[in-house]
Amino acid sequence: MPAEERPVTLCLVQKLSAATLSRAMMLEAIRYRPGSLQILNQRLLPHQSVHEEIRTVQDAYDAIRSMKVRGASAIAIVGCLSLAVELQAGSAGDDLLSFLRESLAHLTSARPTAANMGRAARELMEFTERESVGRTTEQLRESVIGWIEAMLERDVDDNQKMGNYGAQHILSGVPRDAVSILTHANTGSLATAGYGTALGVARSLHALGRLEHLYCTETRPGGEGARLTAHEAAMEGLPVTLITDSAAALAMRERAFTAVVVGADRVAANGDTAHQVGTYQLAIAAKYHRIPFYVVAPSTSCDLSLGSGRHVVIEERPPVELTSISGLPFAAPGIEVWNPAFDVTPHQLITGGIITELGVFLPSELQAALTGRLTAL
Ligand SMILES: CSC[C@H]1O[C@H](OP(=O)(O)O)[C@H](O)[C@@H]1O
Repeated sequence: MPAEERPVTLCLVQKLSAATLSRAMMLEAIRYRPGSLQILNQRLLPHQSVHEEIRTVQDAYDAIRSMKVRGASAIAIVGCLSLAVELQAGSAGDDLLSFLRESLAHLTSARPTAANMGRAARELMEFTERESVGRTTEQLRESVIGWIEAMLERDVDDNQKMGNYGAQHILSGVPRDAVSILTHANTGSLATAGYGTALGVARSLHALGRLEHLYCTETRPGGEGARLTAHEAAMEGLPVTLITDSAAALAMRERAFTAVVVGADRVAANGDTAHQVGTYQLAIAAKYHRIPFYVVAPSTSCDLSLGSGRHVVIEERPPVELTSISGLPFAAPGIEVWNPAFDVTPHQLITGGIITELGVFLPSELQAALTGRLTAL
């Protein structure tokens, strides 16, 4: 049943078992308690699990820039938590507004494509300016830390809602069967505060006993699929198969996918979506094979100030990330390289819908949904 004929319904959000949720939290990208922040160095996964201390804003910037921590949601959360750690250590000084403004600008500059860090920076500054009226520096410091810490819980809550909305929407098209889905890049617990976005939909399908199979692309050049998604899924016992990026169109023809489900780094007002490079060609192949294509995006990844994806800044990563694998030279020495980390999928190719924490919407409904003018049925 094509997406445009399927009712966009508010699905029953079913509480996942504690066991399922605790398994999903097994790979914690972020370990935080007041005064202490550690990140899982994702450049070393899956063969080494090493947590590293983040004591300053600069530590966070360096970890984000080098992709030790990555994922639109995780970048914003780690960036903001590094502010909390500095505030708790008393190293921020008494001019909190200046400290926050300069630190947030620096953190936002680490990687330009994902929306979450820039959005969190704007919202945190607006909050702080409001809160600064009539409060002592100590009171303001505590308010700011509370706002930042709330990001962790909100992200996991949003991800669980999206997982369930997405699972129910996909199942609404195949009421009796289990489903097979294809995903790209890493959108799991390693890219968020926990549970994940697109991978969260796979988790919810699995928790409902309705995930026949998950296929993940290797996602060159960084291998986020092969190194991270395959690792997360295998650790939790999801039925998962790794394929090369190049085999994706063939797999769509041979493996009868129910849906292609991917994450998002920045979603424009018309639904155009920036995501890991390779997503655009998956959407083209899905359209050809008439497989519903879903984007999973919390409102924190949406940027309504952009009318379309035409103006999304696409980050280009260092050539060495393409010409070497695990530090070993792979390509012809000295070869010219173009290494965009993201591409933009036009909203016309997002045929299944955009799965948000508010429900599942067609791209044309997104702006109304995010501004409260439309609620899922
Ligand atoms: C909720 S993660 C969204 C998105 O972020 C990742 O990008 P990167 O690994 O380069 O930080 C990837 O595109 C995920 O799908």
